[in-house]
Amino acid sequence: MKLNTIDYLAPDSAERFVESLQQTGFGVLSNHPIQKQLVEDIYQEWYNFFQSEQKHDFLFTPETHDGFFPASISETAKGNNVKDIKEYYHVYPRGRIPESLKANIIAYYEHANTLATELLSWIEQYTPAEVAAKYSIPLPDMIAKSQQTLLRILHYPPMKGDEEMGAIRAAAHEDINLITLLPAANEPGLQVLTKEGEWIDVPSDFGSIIINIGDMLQEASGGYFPSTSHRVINPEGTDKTKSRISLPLFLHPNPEVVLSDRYTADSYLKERLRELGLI
Ligand SMILES: O=C(O)CCC(=O)C(=O)O
Ligand SMILES: [Fe+2]
Repeated sequence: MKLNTIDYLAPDSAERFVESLQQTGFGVLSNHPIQKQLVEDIYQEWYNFFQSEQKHDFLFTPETHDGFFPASISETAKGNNVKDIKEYYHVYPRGRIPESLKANIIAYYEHANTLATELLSWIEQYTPAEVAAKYSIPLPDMIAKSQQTLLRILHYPPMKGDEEMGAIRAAAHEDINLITLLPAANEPGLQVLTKEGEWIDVPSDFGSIIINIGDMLQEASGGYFPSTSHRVINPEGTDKTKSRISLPLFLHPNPEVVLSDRYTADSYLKERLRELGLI
């Protein structure tokens, strides 16, 4: 299996994109409307932020989950016992954002939300009728004006050689939310697990955008769209000295949205956060 990049502007892009999501849990788009320059500026200015001491003034709070998460408390993927090699910052529009970084990151948050809404309408349009009948409301409406959508700026530091045995930049996991939008990072490393049980590279040409299905859409579609395992592997050779920055936007439905007979978005999220020991 191979992941093909789909041209957003091609006449059949919506259909091919949804087919890729259904087959692999992932879809990669080129020629999409998000400006490369904005993403590049964000990578540069947040790299500088992670290099500065200022980040410690924005330490996350367990109540609101916005702010800076240092490597020492960084995530351990579900079912793993070694921490990932990463630090990150959680942006919610209502949350704390360093003043000088606000304009670009909020502009990105808004543009990426707009694109996500369009892509959810593509997904809705190409969902078979018997599956779409399970959606409690149209998919784009699930995220409309949602305060739950989270933008994470990740910094994977250069490898120092003293990392914990078995630790990688991001251990295999699935995303909890509806869908995730992720501009190709400034360095490779993202891999997805195929149905055949093989790890393959996600195309990482700078300027393309990667979309993946999260557990909530898998739940809402009765398993039609798979929430696929993915991971970020450690760099080798000269790339070891390089930082990697990435920018996933986790689209979360409004809390009261019904996902299935078993869950609302809120009850689903709480169950998962409890499993991870985060609440
Ligand atoms: O850094 C990446 O490319 C992916 C990050 C990721 O999968 C996550 O934070 O959930
Ligand atoms: Fe992920």
